[in-house]
Amino acid sequence: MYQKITPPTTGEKVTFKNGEPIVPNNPIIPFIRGDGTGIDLWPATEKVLDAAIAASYGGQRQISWFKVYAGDEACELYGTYQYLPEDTTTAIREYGVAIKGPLTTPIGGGIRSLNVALRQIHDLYACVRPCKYYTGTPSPHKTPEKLDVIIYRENTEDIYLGIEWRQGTEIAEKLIHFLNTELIPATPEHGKKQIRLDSGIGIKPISKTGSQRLVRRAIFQALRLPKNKQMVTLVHKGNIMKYTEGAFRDWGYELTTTEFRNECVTERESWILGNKEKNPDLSLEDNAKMIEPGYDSLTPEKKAEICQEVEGVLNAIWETHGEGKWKEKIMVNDRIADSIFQQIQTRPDEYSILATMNLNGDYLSDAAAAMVGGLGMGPGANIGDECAIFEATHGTAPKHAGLDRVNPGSLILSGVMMLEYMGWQEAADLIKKGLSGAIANQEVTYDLARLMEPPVAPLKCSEFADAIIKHFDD
Ligand SMILES: NC(=O)C1=CN([C@@H]2O[C@H](COP(=O)(O)OP(=O)(O)OC[C@H]3O[C@@H](n4cnc5c(N)ncnc54)[C@H](OP(=O)(O)O)[C@@H]3O)[C@@H](O)[C@H]2O)C=CC1
Ligand SMILES: O=C(O)CCC(=O)C(=O)O
Ligand SMILES: [Mg+2]
Repeated sequence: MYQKITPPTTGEKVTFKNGEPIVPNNPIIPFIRGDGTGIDLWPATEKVLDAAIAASYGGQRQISWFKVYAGDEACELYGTYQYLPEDTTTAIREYGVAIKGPLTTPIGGGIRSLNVALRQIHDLYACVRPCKYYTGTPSPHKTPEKLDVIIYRENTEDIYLGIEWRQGTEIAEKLIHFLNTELIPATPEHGKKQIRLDSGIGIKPISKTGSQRLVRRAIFQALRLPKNKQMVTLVHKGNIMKYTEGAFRDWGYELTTTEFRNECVTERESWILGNKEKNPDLSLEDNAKMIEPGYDSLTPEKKAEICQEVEGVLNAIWETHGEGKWKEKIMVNDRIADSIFQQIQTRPDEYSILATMNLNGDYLSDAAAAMVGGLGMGPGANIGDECAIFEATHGTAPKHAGLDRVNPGSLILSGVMMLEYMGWQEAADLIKKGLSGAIANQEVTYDLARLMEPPVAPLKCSEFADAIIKHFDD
């Protein structure tokens, strides 16, 4: 079955039922070491995960690690340009749950991202990146403890589908000509717009299917959170990209008000209900004026539309959501992407789950991680219905590679997410305890050490792993 790898002789496969993993006590878990700092991060992570599992289950549970290859290491074993061998994708498909270090992607040419390829090949449509503060972690932000968000990023489409054409190629020129002469003139709203002939072209597909399955997962996650965190914010740039990013928002709301009608309320619905609760005699039009700034200067048609919206909401959900019942539901709202970058800094505690498209989520997850201590503390998971791959938010950080200095917290916490996904909560909790203990004791790697006041001497990557294990016993 495999060309150059051999699965461990002991252990069993993780299987899936209705999108949930069924995990044996001795699962075989494929891992990719990763390029760059992967060489430092992986051994530290494996050591901490194994120690926590041993301490929590006394031999009743253990992972049989299965080394598989991608990136530079794969080329060394499989030959030139064999960045993602079939052995690797077969093993991940076969064993269901995997973990990986970062992989390099060249800029402006060369191979397409292996990280993105793995997500697309295995249809891992939800990239889940929690950004949560661990007490004592130094942060550039004044109140980092107020940020506790989980980014749910669509992981398979958007510009990451990689359908683009380089400037000057025959197809790019043909496409521009076709757009300029046929499609743009045939679309009145585009007027006399033209694409410059020396442009590169990229395609940004955002589907209803991809958007709704991501938002569905985000809402299911919200249902598992404490009441005060049951919020989902749809992040988009729909004012500018109306039919891709704007559609993402609309499809999110459509799902909210159909599949999750009983569990959710939208922010706009909550205003309509709240206005009527404060003033039961409020007319439909006065309610419409209160939810729509600038109502008075709208066209009669638009005014009628908003009045209809108010009436529709009251007719549809006053019984089930009115008289304050909506306050017990999951709040679904939306924010424009640029605004959410400032909102998480100025009003961090007002957000919980941020559901995003691929590119926005990529940007936002690095920014949010920075607020709670940096990329060294940013874990992540790529989740599908029959497979999951856990990996940190950051990349290969090449300038630090092989120096045993980067923070393995990000990959270790990705391992914690994996343990939680597997239902091994005791081991996950033990690692979080050890990590918190090490940070509180100022035993940290360079990235956190330099932010501490006064700065402390940094531990090596491997020493930080040992410190986490030591603090299991706190
Ligand atoms: N999923 C993946 O595998 C990803 C891969 N990549 C790829 O990684 C490569 C390098 O990308 P680059 O733009 O440098 O971004 P990186 O995320 O690799 O690194 C940027 C900076 O973040 C900080 N950092 C990253 N990881 C850690 C860590 N574990 N501990 C402490 N600090 C850390 C370092 O900052 P400082 O030096 O200031 O301390 C580092 O220089 C590219 O090829 C990119 O495509 C990028 C993102 C994700
Ligand atoms: O694949 C890459 O090189 C970058 C991916 C990335 O930045 C991410 O997934 O956050
Ligand atoms: Mg990124």
